[in-house]
Amino acid sequence: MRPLPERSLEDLLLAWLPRQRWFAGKDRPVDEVAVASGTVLRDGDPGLRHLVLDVRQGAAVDRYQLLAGIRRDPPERLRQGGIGAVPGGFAYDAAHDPELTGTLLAAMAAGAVHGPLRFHRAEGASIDTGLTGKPATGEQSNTSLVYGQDYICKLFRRLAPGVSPDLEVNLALTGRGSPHVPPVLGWFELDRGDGSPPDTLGLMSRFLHTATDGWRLAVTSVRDWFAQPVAPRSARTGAGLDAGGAGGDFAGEAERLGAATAEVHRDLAAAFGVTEVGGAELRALAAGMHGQLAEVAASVPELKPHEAAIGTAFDALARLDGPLPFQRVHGDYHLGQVLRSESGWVLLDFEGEPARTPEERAAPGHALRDVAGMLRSFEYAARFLHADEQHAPPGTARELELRARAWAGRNRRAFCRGYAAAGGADPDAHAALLRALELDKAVYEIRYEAANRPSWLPVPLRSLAGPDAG
Ligand SMILES: Nc1ncnc2c1ncn2[C@@H]1O[C@H](COP(=O)(O)OP(=O)(O)O)[C@@H](O)[C@H]1O
Ligand SMILES: O=P(O)(O)O[C@H]1O[C@H](CO)[C@@H](O[C@H]2O[C@H](CO)[C@@H](O)[C@H](O)[C@H]2O)[C@H](O)[C@H]1O
Repeated sequence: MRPLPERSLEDLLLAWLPRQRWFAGKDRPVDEVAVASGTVLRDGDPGLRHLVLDVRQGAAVDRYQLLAGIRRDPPERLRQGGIGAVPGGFAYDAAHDPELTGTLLAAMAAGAVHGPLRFHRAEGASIDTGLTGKPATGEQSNTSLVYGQDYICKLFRRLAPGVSPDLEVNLALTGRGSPHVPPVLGWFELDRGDGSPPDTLGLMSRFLHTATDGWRLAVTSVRDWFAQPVAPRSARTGAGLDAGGAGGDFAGEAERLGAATAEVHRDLAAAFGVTEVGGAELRALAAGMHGQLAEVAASVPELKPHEAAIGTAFDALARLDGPLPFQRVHGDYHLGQVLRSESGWVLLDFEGEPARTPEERAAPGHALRDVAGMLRSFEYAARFLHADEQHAPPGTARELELRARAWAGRNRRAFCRGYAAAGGADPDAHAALLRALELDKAVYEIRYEAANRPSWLPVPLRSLAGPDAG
């Protein structure tokens, strides 16, 4: 094969970055890529460079992390999708090179320092450095390397300044012996050398290789429910529809998930503290919700018909007086963020909503915000099969909606029961707050789907419409 002409790495990255699943700025052209920090983690062939990239798109500059492997003659597997020929060889994403991913393990085990990079092993953790890591499959905003059946190391791709809430919360919960997070084993970070807190680059936890995520379990139950025959009158009117009759009932799991959520909230309150808020803060919260609603309704016309009813729910929140306890919460809680392991439910990914600023992500909120997130997720699971008309189960739109409501209602009640029984705030006693939080999440989801997965937009929209909507 003829050698490729060598180009600067920055030039090659201009074209390569937008093709990566984890690149968050695909909707705008990349104007410039500059290496903000480059560290040699391994010399020789293959070589490994750790890169922090400043990526300019118009006026905005975002930071990304890349581990670049460099080989003189890479196998075809690494050349495919690789970055290109650079001085010294061919550059590619080292996450795909098992010969290089072990370097991170060794560095964390040793607590190594390489230039501005600081590697840490969690207190009491032992790390087997003989394992090699492969990227996890599946949709992700970051890249996770799975090491055998033992460890999973998340490489944060778009970097936020400072300590990641995911690391901060997981360390606090691991430290309290919580059974509801995978124990943290190590992490690494960039020290900018200016006295500011280090920027988190990676987080390694125990890999729960036999666990299944909540979305998959819930959707299996929804499929069973839609496959189950029901009396024609119940199908038409909704009267007597009992989603508990389905073989794969999820309500027991939903109740246990509610209890696990309350236990995590209790530990988060103990670790990070609780602030009492009053009417002024609740009015400010409601004003923020109104702001997001106006923005999203202006860009997604399908939201318009629901705008007034949603606004009324936010007004009801603004009329509450408090005091109400605000605390650290998960912030982006849904069925895809929980795993059912053999010992119970485990929560993942405490980074908060990707669109929020780092300050917003760590800001205290009412614990029912997470409850609202999970209740929305039940609404999603109940409807995502039939939002896609081509693959919808049989039945009229009204019948499908009535069935979706029966499934979501049963699991919502079970989750709330489990949450309150384990000491969480009783969702029934905070109806106005919970309704506002749920609708705020629905508005966020409508924006998220319109921007990221337009074919999913009908899912959150359908849950806002009644069974008689077209
Ligand atoms: N400790 C773990 N054990 C097993 N699987 C995990 C673990 N941590 C993450 N995963 C899997 O990786 C996926 C992505 O993890 P997550 O932390 O949510 O990354 P991202 O922030 O990129 O979305 C999860 O949905 C889950 O399926
Ligand atoms: O990437 P993250 O997991 O941090 O979260 C973002 O993407 C989620 C979708 O992957 C999105 O969640 C929405 O879709 C889920 C089904 O795929 C559903 O269970 C959630 O309830 C719904 O909000 C999440 O909102 C977004 O922040």
